[in-house]
Amino acid sequence: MLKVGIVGATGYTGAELLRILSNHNGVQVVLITSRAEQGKPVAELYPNLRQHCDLVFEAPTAEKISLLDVVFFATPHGVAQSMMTDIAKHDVVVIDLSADFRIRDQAVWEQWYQQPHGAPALIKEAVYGLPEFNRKDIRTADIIACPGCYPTSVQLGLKPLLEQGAIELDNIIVNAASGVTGAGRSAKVANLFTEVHDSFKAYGSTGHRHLPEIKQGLSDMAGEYVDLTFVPHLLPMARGIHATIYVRLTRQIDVQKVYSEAYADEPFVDVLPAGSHPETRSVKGTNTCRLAVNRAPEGNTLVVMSVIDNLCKGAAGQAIQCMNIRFGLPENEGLEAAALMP
Ligand SMILES: NC(=O)C1=CN([C@@H]2O[C@H](COP(=O)(O)OP(=O)(O)OC[C@H]3O[C@@H](n4cnc5c(N)ncnc54)[C@H](OP(=O)(O)O)[C@@H]3O)[C@@H](O)[C@H]2O)C=CC1
Ligand SMILES: CC(=O)N[C@@H](CCC(=O)OP(=O)(O)O)C(=O)O
Repeated sequence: MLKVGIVGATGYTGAELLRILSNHNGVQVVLITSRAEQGKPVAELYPNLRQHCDLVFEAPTAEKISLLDVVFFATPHGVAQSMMTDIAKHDVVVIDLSADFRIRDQAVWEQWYQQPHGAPALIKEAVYGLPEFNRKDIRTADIIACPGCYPTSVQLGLKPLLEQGAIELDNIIVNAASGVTGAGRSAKVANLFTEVHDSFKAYGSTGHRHLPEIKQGLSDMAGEYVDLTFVPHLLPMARGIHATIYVRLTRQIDVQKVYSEAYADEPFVDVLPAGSHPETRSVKGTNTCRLAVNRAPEGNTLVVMSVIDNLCKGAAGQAIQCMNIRFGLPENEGLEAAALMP
């Protein structure tokens, strides 16, 4: 049994890690942290975890983390960096859900996150945790940088086309909409029920911090620089991301065949038949990315639709998939449940 800890277990992705790990046969969660809720049992904050987890929140210290086999950082950016130098001395695999080690270029990270990087020497040690692209490198990584939620939906949506070299690389438009849990659990007026309910809006159209991460990932897939327009939106629901991606074909290909073959062996990517429209509720609480690709009438524009649960395939589920790969466990351990519908 792997000894696992979660730093930031009162947050939405931390609680999702706990929910999934409570049904995982290869691990024992022994440490959950929160600075604000020290001493409180989990179920006081998350009654869904009653009878599944009887741990209490503890203060996060490098000393406690050093005794683990695996630590998940489900913390705001900057936190994992600040503790990493101490932790890296020990034999602990770090799986970071934050943006701290996702971007390889330190200057780009500092420009978008507006602070100096706290552990620059470790950036090159980190492996980007998108199994469908990087599975082999994840097997030996000691620092796994899990992708952001929007980047997961967009990269999985475009990977087959980029690997085929079949689209214009400077003519990609992404409209993506997220549920409100994407913004985390800390209180903000903009995320109150009365502010988001019964409304729909774009944000970050002049530059969102997931843009450089998406560009880096798509460029890795294409083998050359990829540009895109990325506009996130806020949807008045708790979980889910729906990315609608518009691309222009440069040559004629059998798109459905390309997608079906590219993901034939992927346990967590489901390609729907041509003409379908995936729904966010069909992946709620699951680690699945559900995709459909349709051709717009009379032209060379393709519309790719990609849905994920931002807390699961977009965060905690993908982090656990990476842990399973890293430790040679069945990749789907703990991650097999179907979505709750209706
Ligand atoms: N929400 C989502 O859909 C996704 C989130 N992410 C990323 O995952 C990370 C966690 O997100 P989310 O769960 O939404 O965040 P939340 O705001 O919901 O939770 C943050 C957690 O981190 C803890 N924390 C905050 N500051 C510190 C600190 N300095 N030291 C130790 N612990 C700290 C908090 O507890 P306390 O303050 O009590 O210690 C809390 O448990 C973020 O980096 C986020 O960007 C990635 C993909 C999707
Ligand atoms: C709805 C909402 O606010 N979503 C968040 C998603 C970003 C996120 O989760 O941050 P990282 O993945 O980079 O850590 C946002 O747009 O800031």
